[in-house]
Amino acid sequence: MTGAPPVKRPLVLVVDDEPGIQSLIGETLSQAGFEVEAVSTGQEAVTRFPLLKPDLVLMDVLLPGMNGFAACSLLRRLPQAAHVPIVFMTSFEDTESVERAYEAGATDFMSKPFNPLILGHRVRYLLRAGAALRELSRSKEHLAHAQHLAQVGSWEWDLAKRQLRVSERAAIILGLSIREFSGSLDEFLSLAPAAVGGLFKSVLEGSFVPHHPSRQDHTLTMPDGEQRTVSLQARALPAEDGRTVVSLTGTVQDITERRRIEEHIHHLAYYDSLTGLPNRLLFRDRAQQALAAAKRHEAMLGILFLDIDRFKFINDSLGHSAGDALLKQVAERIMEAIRASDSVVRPGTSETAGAVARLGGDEFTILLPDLRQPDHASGIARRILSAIANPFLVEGREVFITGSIGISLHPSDGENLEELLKNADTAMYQAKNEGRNNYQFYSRSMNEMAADRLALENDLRRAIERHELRLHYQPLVDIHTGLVIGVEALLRWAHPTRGLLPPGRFVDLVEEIGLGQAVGEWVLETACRETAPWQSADGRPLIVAVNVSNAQFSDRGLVTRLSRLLRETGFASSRLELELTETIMMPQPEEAAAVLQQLKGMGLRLALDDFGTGYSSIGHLRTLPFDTVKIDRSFITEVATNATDATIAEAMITMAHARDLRVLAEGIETVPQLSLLRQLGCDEVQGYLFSPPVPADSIPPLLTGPIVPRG
Ligand SMILES: Nc1nc2c(ncn2[C@@H]2O[C@H](COP(=O)(O)O[C@H]3[C@@H](O)[C@H](n4cnc5c(=O)[nH]c(N)nc54)O[C@@H]3COP(=O)(O)O)[C@@H](O)[C@H]2O)c(=O)[nH]1
Repeated sequence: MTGAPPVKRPLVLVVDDEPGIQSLIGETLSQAGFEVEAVSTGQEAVTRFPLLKPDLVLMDVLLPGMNGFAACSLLRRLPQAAHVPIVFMTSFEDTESVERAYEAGATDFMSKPFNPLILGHRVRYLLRAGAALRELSRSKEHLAHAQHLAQVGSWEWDLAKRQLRVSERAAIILGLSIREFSGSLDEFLSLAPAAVGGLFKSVLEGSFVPHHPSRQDHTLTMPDGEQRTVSLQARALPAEDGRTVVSLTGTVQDITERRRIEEHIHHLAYYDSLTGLPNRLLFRDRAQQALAAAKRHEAMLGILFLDIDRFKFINDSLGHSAGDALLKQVAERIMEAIRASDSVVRPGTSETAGAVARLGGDEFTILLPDLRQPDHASGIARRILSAIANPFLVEGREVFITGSIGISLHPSDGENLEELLKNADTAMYQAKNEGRNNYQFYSRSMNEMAADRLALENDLRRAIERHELRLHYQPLVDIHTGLVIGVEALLRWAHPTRGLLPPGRFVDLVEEIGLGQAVGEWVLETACRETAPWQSADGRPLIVAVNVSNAQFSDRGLVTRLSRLLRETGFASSRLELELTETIMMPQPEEAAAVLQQLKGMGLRLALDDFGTGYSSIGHLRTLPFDTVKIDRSFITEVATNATDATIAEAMITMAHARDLRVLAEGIETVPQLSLLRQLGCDEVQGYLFSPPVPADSIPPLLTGPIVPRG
């Protein structure tokens, strides 16, 4: 049978050298339900205490050897005895003995001779009080631990006693040199650092209204220079009448870490992690405030919307980490460019924070809150454009970029932020349409253009599947024989309502909406398929020149795709000429040169298009594996009437020939142009004089013999 475990009876240790007293107490307490152990000396009590672990000690004062006071002092040093009640049994009741006993750590006194009838009750009461004290001490320990973890301390100001009590943790948080404080407010103020004193005073002053807790956060500089943010809370405790305040209590919390995390979260939410500039959210917030102020003061406000030209191409060809590094530098350049502007910087300060933001990708906005005239906005736009036009050094390479900026102004271009941003964006697109690297002020007609662009964009997305794309071909003519030796494939879009659109109307859009690869492949495939049967009049295979965009060129799959195309169509690689402009070399010259070598290795022909318009043409002629150089039409238009253009054309031809390259002149429209170019030694020509670009079925008749210049 198992029963409930026997209840453990509390153990009382009796320390008395008189055997009679020992047995009297023993009997009395045993009958009252206690276990009793007795020792005769203080030394014995100290030695046996750790083993016996009594719940209470009854101690005589006069003992042989060590007296009761000394034994009590020693017992109190034992960790097990710290909270055990020690009661002195004495016939001495003089104040000195009482004081000595309490100093030694006594819990209470009992007079000798004692009344056996109440001894048991007294001991029971003292045990209960001891248990309560132990519980209180445990709670205090828990509280101190919790306060330590939460970095919270407490304080209390008793108004009647004019006493301020500051807990140990609060003293630590406040940087006081004492462990805890209990004294007058003036004393506390003299001990505490000035900043802490000031903070306390102001919190106390504002806390006298019952039921209205007050709180102040303050950053204190600690004696070692550490910055600590402290939150001081106070609450008035009212008297029973509910109105008069009897004391103020409160907490002190070290919120340095919390503040740091809050600031970090705030930064993540409101700042762009790459550039450190405000993000869209913060920009909107600041712009709304600036707009409200502009409305209040009937002032002008401007928004600049900057987009980096062809950033996608740079990002794709240089890689994203280089793209990121470039954007960081762009952000710095913009900040530098606007720093000196009083349209951006508040008078008397150098603060530009918030004026510049990165909305995402390669888009930046600049807020001009207090614009005196529109000219100031265009001045800043010019400064930004010229700042970013200087070469950037990215991962050891020089990178050249340009930007397009749209400007909208309040009140003329919009009453609210959405309108102003949309219109600045529209103006930015207009700047792109105007050839990039410029700024445009918004005008109402731009909205129509923007709507038109959007409609065109939507139609373009379906143009391939709806079979609306076409290729036209323009003959490439041998200048000496007049025979058509090749054709250039030129893209057209047979738009269902707008008619046949030239590439100038849509090729940039093709790239921008990410259709560059798909359209490029369609052009290559169609050109190979449509021109496969064509031959020149002298039986030589006819060359087919196809324009390859920069984005297409920088795509890593180009070489593989071209090999597959040639394999699948059976088209001779020696007949396919890729027309590339010098700008393919801009972001990564070494990688571009390697791709050119690969293409050359496949047997393809390479033509350098728009020659003369780039930035380092001569260098490219010397080092890259081109077969043909196409002199840009801008040098040909006046070649027969302008001696300078003729000299330039001649120099280009001489240079190209020195490298064994063939030279083709574009845009021949007149016989004098043709004659002069023949005289200058040009090899091939292309232009309206012979034929404009025409549909595929119009080409075969032109291949039968020398082409006749049009009247
Ligand atoms: N990535 C691709 N780009 C392409 C493709 N097809 C064309 N393009 C690019 O569009 C540019 C404009 O082409 P287009 O409007 O077809 O103009 C060509 C000719 O029509 C024009 N030309 C030819 N001769 C004359 C002339 O005597 N006078 C005159 N005013 N214009 C003439 O020149 C354009 C051909 O130039 P080029 O390519 O430099 O040889 C075009 O430049 C391409 O960049 C495509 O499929 N993909």
